[in-house]
Amino acid sequence: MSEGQENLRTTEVDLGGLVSVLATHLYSTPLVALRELVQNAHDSHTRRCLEDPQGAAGHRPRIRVRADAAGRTLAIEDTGAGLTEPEIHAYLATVGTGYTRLLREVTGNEELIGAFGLGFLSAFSVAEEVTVTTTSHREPALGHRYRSRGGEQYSVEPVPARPQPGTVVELTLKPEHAHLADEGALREVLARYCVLLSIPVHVGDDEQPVNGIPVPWREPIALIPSGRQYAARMEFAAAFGRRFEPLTAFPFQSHGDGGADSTDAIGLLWVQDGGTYGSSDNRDLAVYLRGMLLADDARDLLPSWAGFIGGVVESNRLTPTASREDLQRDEHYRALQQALAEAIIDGLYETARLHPSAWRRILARHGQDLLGAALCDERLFTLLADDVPVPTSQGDLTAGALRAAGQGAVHVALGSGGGFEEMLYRAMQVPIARGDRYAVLPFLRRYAQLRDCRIVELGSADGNRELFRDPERPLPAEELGWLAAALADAGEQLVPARFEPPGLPLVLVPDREAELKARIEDDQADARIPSAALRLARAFTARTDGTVKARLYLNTASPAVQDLLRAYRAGHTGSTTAAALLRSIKVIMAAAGATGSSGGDLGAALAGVGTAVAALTAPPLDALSAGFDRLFDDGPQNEHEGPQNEQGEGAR
Ligand SMILES: Nc1ncnc2c1ncn2[C@@H]1O[C@H](COP(=O)(O)OP(=O)(O)OP(=O)(O)O)[C@@H](O)[C@H]1O
Repeated sequence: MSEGQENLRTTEVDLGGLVSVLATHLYSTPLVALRELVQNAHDSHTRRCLEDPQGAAGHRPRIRVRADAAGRTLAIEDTGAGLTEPEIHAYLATVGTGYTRLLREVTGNEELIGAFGLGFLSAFSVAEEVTVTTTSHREPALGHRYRSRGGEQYSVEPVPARPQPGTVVELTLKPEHAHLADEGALREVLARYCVLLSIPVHVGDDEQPVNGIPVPWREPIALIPSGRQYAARMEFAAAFGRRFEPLTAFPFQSHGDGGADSTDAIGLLWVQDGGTYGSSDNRDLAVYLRGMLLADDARDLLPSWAGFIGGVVESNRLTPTASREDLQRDEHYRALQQALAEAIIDGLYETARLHPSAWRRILARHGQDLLGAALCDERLFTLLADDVPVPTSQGDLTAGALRAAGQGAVHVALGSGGGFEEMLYRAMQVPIARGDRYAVLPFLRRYAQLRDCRIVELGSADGNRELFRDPERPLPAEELGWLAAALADAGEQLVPARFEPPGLPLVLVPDREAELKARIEDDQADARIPSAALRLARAFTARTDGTVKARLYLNTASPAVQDLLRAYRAGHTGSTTAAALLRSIKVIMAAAGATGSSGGDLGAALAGVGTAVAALTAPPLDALSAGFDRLFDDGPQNEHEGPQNEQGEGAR
């Protein structure tokens, strides 16, 4: 005996406390009790097949769940192995020990579900009293009734044998769980819990079991005609999904390390139509272990970009928590995550190739999400680059169509639309992609890079250069300085340029990169943008310093601007008034919404028009005043005639 062992004491167990904690706190929902009892019934059938194959062959296995709302009772009845009296004491009434695990260890049978010897306790979380009436296949002439309130103490008494071996577990529900005694609700819950169980589960007197739909991956593939395989998958997805219609469904199988002969996980994945969605993350994955629902919402197993995917997976490699409502995050979990992402991409490829009409519906329904998904995975990008619709000023177009209509360049507006630059392109019939929409800009940048095509980003300095050509002759720095001081407000950069129409003397174009930067950088709460795409967007906006809020393009081809410069060079006193008038026009146009908002004050600008008109119309009328009437005359037909001819027009 080693030193100190004589001091060893046995840990005391407060059985009452333990039972109460396990029964009340182990599970997150009272429905789990139902699952545990159905699972026990199922295991009991498997046990019977193993121990009494002949007897089992002589009857149809069946589990029936009945509810009596008036009596507040629920009963789960099976035609399985039943229990002898010693088994009731040793297994049913011993916390932490069950026969099922022993049986699995001895026989290696993987259909047996029970493992912990705890599940039965969950009955006490919903029931005031539990009775178990059972007849073992080993002693078909005997019957026993176990009865307990609370699980801490129980009694067993002899009763007449059941007509055939099996067990019925009856629960007298606590008042707060009375709603469980509703057969309609039971059908719905059990359809999900039991969909993969091989033994039919019936509710009430129903002839049809709740788990009657064929499970596509369980059917021997050779027996399903190839034309039916896709239909069988779609039927399963439609029955399981409930909330939506599946657009396509594809099989899932992961071989793990064992190579093609072993299967770690198997199931079905599908694309949901999403017509009734309130959010874009509708990942919906149910995970089953040995046929029993383990995790109803295992969305974290799906990639974050796959908000439109639903599925069912069964795996014997995952390890459940003791409550069997969640999975241990171990290496099998991570391997499954990886395998699922690959399977979704494979499935989308398969859909594009084999089911073109489904593929078109997926693109139309999930275009925005797919744009973002394409950015998260190279293979997805390759699949989607030419097919996925991009929102544009002319409706949804593929990047290829956008490029063709833009004479080899894709045009994208960085702002929220309606800006001056966009207006001009619309006049030229060039579609503009909506760069403010989720993932559009990074997607088109990637597209342009990989497909070697030009991208014109309207609102950026580079993009604007396409619209606003350089002036014929650069303006002297001194004149530029005067113009900037006279026309530009804070945050605006004056840019001399030539653009259409010449009747427009100047236009203010907000810097969309600065706008985008502001939006992306404080858009923490936008849960719609998957983090990978947001990181990309932020990496881009970090390059923009954001100090230039807008560019003020001054049209050197405009007669009004030419007259202004001529007057300034001649030292004409009217040039300051004329410049003030142009500045007012700029602010008013910006406020009217065509060009976004200016840093200028609208009230002061409106007053400025009056001041300028008063100054220009005050006698003597000089040559310049006539020139300014043209400011309001837009249109290329307004030929520039030179100051010497303008005296007469000024009197108009
Ligand atoms: N309907 C039933 N028919 C026959 N035996 C049953 C039935 N329900 C329970 N048992 C017996 O009681 C034991 C304990 O059941 P319990 O649900 O507590 O644990 P388990 O099913 O073995 O494991 P787990 O906690 O993982 O569910 C089972 O192993 C089984 O031997």
